[in-house]
Amino acid sequence: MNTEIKIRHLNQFYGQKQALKDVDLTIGRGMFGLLGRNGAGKTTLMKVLATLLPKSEGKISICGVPVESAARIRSMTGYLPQEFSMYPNMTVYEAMDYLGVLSGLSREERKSRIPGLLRKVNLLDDRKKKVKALSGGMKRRLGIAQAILHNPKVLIVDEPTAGLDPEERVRFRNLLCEIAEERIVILSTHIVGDIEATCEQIAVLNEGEILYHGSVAELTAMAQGKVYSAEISRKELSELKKKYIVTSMLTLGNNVMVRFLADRTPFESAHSVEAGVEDAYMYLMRGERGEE
Ligand SMILES: Nc1ncnc2c1ncn2[C@@H]1O[C@H](COP(=O)(O)OP(=O)(O)OP(=O)(O)O)[C@@H](O)[C@H]1O
Repeated sequence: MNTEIKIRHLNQFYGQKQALKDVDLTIGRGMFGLLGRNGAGKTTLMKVLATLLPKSEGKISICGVPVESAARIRSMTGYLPQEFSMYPNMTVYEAMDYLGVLSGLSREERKSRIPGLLRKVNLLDDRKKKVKALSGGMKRRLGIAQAILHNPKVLIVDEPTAGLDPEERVRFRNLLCEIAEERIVILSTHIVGDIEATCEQIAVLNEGEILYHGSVAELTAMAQGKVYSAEISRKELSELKKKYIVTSMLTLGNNVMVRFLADRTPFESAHSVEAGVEDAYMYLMRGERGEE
């Protein structure tokens, strides 16, 4: 069976503004991370895939179906938007049931699917709670349940962990991983940590262009030998920041332990350290900004 999204030469415009530039991507089964700053074009790409925005130029097919066949694509895709809200005065179960009616599921199908889905997203015990009484994390999980109610082959999730506490973030990521075992899950985020733990394949979008497409490991390898660590005084920090990109720092009394990017050994007390995904992402973006 063809479980693949193919995007070829996609250009997307909002009037004069070009939000996506010649995007080429092939996305297979499993978790796919779409990473980029705010405004990079992630939401635009997801909306085009979910048929919420008509494609301007290029070719897209999802599991062999052209994106122009909107009804067929919608029956195969689930979408959880960045700002998700639904029926605040209904209970969790009622909201799911109502959405099931809207998706054309029969009473029997709804009865057999909804309890299992609520269990999957850990909301079965909360099924009688009003939607408006749920926490942010619970609402996101309900959002996932509604997005996979019609058992889509593709799940598209936009910025899922914004505003979630660390425990909910991990729980949410694990849930997506589970769902990705049998589907394509596309996860868009500007938080590197969200994709690091979960996504095998990623793409980095910058100003509408694909800057990188490949595995997390390959991205990390690009920054090996370019990451240094040093303990410096707070005074020295501002000078260092002028010359190098600091990827993280830790305050140690009057001193600071900094991690930063440099093409060669910058000064004697700095030592080379193993690159992480965050460093590699900053390294990639640095190239784009044309900085030293
Ligand atoms: N309706 C619109 N009209 C005009 N320009 C738009 C519209 N929607 C988005 N844009 C512009 O298109 C570009 C890409 O926006 P998009 O929302 O896809 O980015 P994003 O990566 O999802 O960012 P964010 O994480 O902030 O949502 C931005 O420059 C944005 O200002």
